[in-house]
Order: sequence, then C-alpha cells, then structure tokens
Amino acid sequence: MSPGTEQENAPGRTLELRLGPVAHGGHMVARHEGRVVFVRHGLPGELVRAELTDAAPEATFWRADVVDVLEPSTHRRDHVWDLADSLKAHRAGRPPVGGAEFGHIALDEQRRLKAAVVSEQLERLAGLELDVEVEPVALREDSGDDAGGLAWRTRCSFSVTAEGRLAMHAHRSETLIPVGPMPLATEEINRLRLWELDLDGVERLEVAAPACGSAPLVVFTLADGVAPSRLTDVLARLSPEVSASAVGPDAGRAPLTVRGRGSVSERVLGRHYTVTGEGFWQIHRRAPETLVAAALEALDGALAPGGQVADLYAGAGLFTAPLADAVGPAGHVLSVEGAPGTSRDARRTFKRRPEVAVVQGRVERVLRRHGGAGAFDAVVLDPPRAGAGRETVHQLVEAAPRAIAYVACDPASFARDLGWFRKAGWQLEGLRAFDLYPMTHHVETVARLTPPRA
Ligand SMILES: C[S@@+](CC[C@H](N)C(=O)[O-])C[C@H]1O[C@@H](n2cnc3c(N)ncnc32)[C@H](O)[C@@H]1O
Repeated sequence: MSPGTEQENAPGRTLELRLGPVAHGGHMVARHEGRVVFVRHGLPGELVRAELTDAAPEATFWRADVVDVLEPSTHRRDHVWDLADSLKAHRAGRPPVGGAEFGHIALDEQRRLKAAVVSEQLERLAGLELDVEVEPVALREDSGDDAGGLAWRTRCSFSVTAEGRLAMHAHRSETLIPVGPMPLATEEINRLRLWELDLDGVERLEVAAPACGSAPLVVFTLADGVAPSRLTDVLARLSPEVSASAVGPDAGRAPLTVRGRGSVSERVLGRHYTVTGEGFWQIHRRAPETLVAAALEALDGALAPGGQVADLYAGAGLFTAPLADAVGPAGHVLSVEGAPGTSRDARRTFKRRPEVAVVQGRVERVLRRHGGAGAFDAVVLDPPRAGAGRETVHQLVEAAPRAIAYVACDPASFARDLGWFRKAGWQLEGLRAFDLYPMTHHVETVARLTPPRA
C-alpha cells in the first residue's frame, strides 16, 4: 500500500468505491488500493463516489462520506431529513448533520444491518454464532405503529450558532448547521419551535419532553459571563407550562431553575420518576417500558420476595423501581450510579423506599465494598457505551447471581464483556435486540446471562 502524496490523500478528494458489508459504527466497508475505507451514508453493494473525511497518509484506515450514488441499492430511499442527507448536503456545499446516518435506508433493511452488526460482534469478540433479529418498537403500546421510524426522541441536544440560532453539529466536526423541525423528535418537542428563538448568549440547550405528557423541560447552558436573566425574553416566547433551568458560570454548578420545576416527571408502567436537567433518561419514547419488560424477562426465576439485587449503572432508577417491587420490603436493591445529578434524582424518587439503597459512585469501586461471593440473587447491568469492563465482570462472576440482565447500547463492548463472562463459564441464555434508535446505526440489546451450572 503506498501512502500517496499529500494532495492525493487530502480530505475533500473523492474516490469511486464499491461498498462491502456494514461494520460496527454504521459504516460500510470498502477498499481502496488495499486500504480499508469506512464509508458513511451508503449501503452494501452500492457503487458510490465518496469524499474522504479522514485520510492521513499513514493511517491504517480512512473515512469517507457518500456524495453521489452511481449504482443504488434497492434498499435506498429518499432521506427522511434533508439536513442529514449527505447527497443534498454535498450539493449545497456543507456537511450533513449527524444523528440520522441511516435515514436513507428502508427501515426493515436498517434493522437487518443492525442485526448483522450484533451477530458479527458476538462472533468476533465473544466467539458465539447467533442469528439476531432486531425488533421494531411501536410509538404507542396500543397502536403497533412505528411512525416510519420518526417522532421517537423525547430528548434532544442542540448547539447554538454565533448568530444565536438553534443548530446541530455535523458528524465528527465542529461545523454548526442551523436546524428547524427535527423529524426524529417527538411532536411535543417540535411544537416548542425552539428554532424560532433568539438564543444569543446561550451555548447549548437540552430539551426533554416526557412521553407520558407531563410538562417539558429546557436546560440552557449559558456562555461565559451571561446571567440567567438573559433568558427572560427567551422564556416569554415559550409556552408557560415549559420548565427551564440554566447552567453556566453565573448559574453555579447545579442547574438553576429559572421557571417551573426544573425537572420532568416520567411515568413507566405505573411507576413515577423525577428527572432533573442533569439526569440520564432513555431517549426513545417507548424505551423505558420496553427495556424494563425485557430486563424482568431476562431475570426470570432469579427475582423473588426477600431477594438481594443490584441495579448497576442505574441512572435515575428506571430498573430500580420494578426490582424493588419484585423483592418487596423484605428484600434489598443496591442502585449504583456514577453521575451525582442523576444519582440525586434516584435518591429523590426512592426516599420512601427503605429497601432501596441509592449509592453514588463508580460501579467497580462500589462493588469492592458491597459485592463479594453471594452478594446478589439478580443483577441489572446497563453500562454506558464503553461497557462494564473487565474488573466489573470479574466482580460479578465472583458475586455469582442467579442471572444478570445485561442491557447494552453498544454491541462491541457488550460482546467483549460477554467474552469475559464466557471465559468464566457463564452462558448467554437469551438475547433480544430492539430498534430504539431508528434512522441511526444504534441498537439496544438485552441479554440473559447465567453462571456455570453446578
Ligand atoms: C446507559 S445509562 C443507563 C441508565 C439507566 N439504567 C436507565 O436505563 O435509565 C448508563 C449510566 O451509567 C452511568 N455511569 C457511567 N459510568 C459509570 C461508572 N463507572 N459507574 C457508575 N455509573 C456509571 C452514567 O452516568 C449513566 O447514567
């Protein structure tokens, strides 16, 4: 493989490429003069022109974006969002916004691609051959309708341009692109018409609009030296039921509530949770109930009144509540979350549940104190993208619960962790995959892991 001249390899140069299979991360794998090129916005089998976005001469692989399709796949569709359409973006001389990189693919094919990625990661990193099916998730329990993969995000993060307009980042780039209605966001979020606000003095904003219909919350991150009073005009343009918080140097460390409650109320399968601006919550409107049902199914036979269980990487306690109900007042739930704000949310939600101990700290450290052989009958393990990691896997192997429900948002780190469980004799007894991030390459899995049989 020749490194080529700087000009030949410069980002911005286009290559004609035949795209191969999908890879983890949502790229299609192509080859150019023996070198792997990870190509976004394509489909397996397509012949495309792709613009190099990362192409260091000595790099083992390059990255590129499809800018023209010479031979389209039968699974290609008009993109659901013009701003994220790499073909239109290229013609307009700007990069596409991130966050909808599968928007040009028919939904059922998106799911097949995600299933292929999960299977490939399991085989490569856990040594397991498994056919995986990614299940669609309807927007409402009673309808069966998935709205064509749109209108599912109950949470969105935006940036703000130098001119004070709502914006999003281009993929892997500092470039800001002004945005209007976001097709993946719920109607409740788009109804706020945040793109009409003059956001001068605001650096970022996060919006949460609970699926249960309770009042939305907007968290504004203010630029250095900007006082929360700057938001007075902005709030006057937002409907009065919208709560608002401000974070930034003048607002102190924790978000300052500038209107309403400074939190949202979530309701999942009849249980109530309070989530502040700082707190983690699942994004898809049906994710909480879908994942709770799947996690309880994965713990079948391991949960009983009086049981000792752990909810690790617990967030605001989504799984803690059903676990507490399952073990009852004679049982115990250890609910561990690292982020202080999110853990405070959990403490608030469970303050009248003596069977729940909310502990703020890193899981691996907390398990050194509260783990050990026989510590738990059942565990929910729901780590961030990086996965649980070797130390936590070893601690759980030592604790030897009857079952673990491993909830994963990254198939690669899940497969790596699963490989370590398997080395210790554990089995994967069941795996479900859910399409909780339509129009993106992301996929959520829930696995049942069980210890070696005696
Ligand atoms: C995928 S979220 C899951 C949250 C929760 N189970 C839910 O479904 O709402 C992962 C959570 O792990 C937390 N976290 C990340 N690394 C951690 C660590 N080493 N120890 C404890 N918590 C951690 C994050 O703050 C985040 O809230």
